Amino acid sequence: MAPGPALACRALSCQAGGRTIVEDLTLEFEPGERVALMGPSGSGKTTLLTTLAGLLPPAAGRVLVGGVPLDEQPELRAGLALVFQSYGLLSLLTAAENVEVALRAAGRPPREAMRLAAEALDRLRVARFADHLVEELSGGQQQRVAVARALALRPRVLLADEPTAEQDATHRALVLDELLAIAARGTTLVLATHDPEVAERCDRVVELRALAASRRARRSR
Ligand SMILES: Nc1ncnc2c1ncn2[C@@H]1O[C@H](COP(=O)(O)OP(=O)(O)OP(=O)(O)O)[C@@H](O)[C@H]1O
Repeated sequence: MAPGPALACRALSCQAGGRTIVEDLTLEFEPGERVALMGPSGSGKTTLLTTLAGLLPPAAGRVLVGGVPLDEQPELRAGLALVFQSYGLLSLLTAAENVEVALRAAGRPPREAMRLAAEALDRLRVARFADHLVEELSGGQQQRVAVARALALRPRVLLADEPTAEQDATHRALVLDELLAIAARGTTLVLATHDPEVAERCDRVVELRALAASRRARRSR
């Protein structure tokens, strides 16, 4: 395995819609570390996670996976999974197919993909919806399918955007337990959240400030 933190960004700037959202950000995430990414609405958590996942190219700076720049080895993206805030499921596929498709794309043979998908859906208590089209599921159920899909991939780094936001108290605890458990197997976990209880269960909090506030802080250093 390449040396260095599991995931890092150096002097990273991100733009969305032609506007700079995140500027000159340097962070490191160790293997197995559980990090809560917090900050006010609009501070750029989603934009940052999408960039760290390699789905949005940085406006400046770099993302490194195991010390290797992602732009030099784009195949390293295969070790990164993102749970999207709006789930990112294929609505005309069933819950099981959504998880299986991701596993197949990651190179798992069909039978193994079916087994791993069934296991993950069971753990997230959506097994009874395995054969339902995603569009038939509630928001909370869809979110658990999206979490199941990311967990089934056993990624090196799992990035999740407010993964408990749609859950009731029971399912919030379940989702959080399942996410935190994967870190014990070495996966780095970065959870964007507004929930102080989620943050409390992580090893560390990274606070993202709105751009104007972060510029003021840099000037006063
Ligand atoms: N595609 C886009 N086009 C234009 N502006 C965008 C786009 N994506 C994000 N933004 C803007 O970037 C800023 C940061 O958005 P982002 O969703 O990353 O924040 P966030 O911290 O995740 O917010 P929340 O906590 O509400 O989910 C916001 O001002 C938003 O309007």
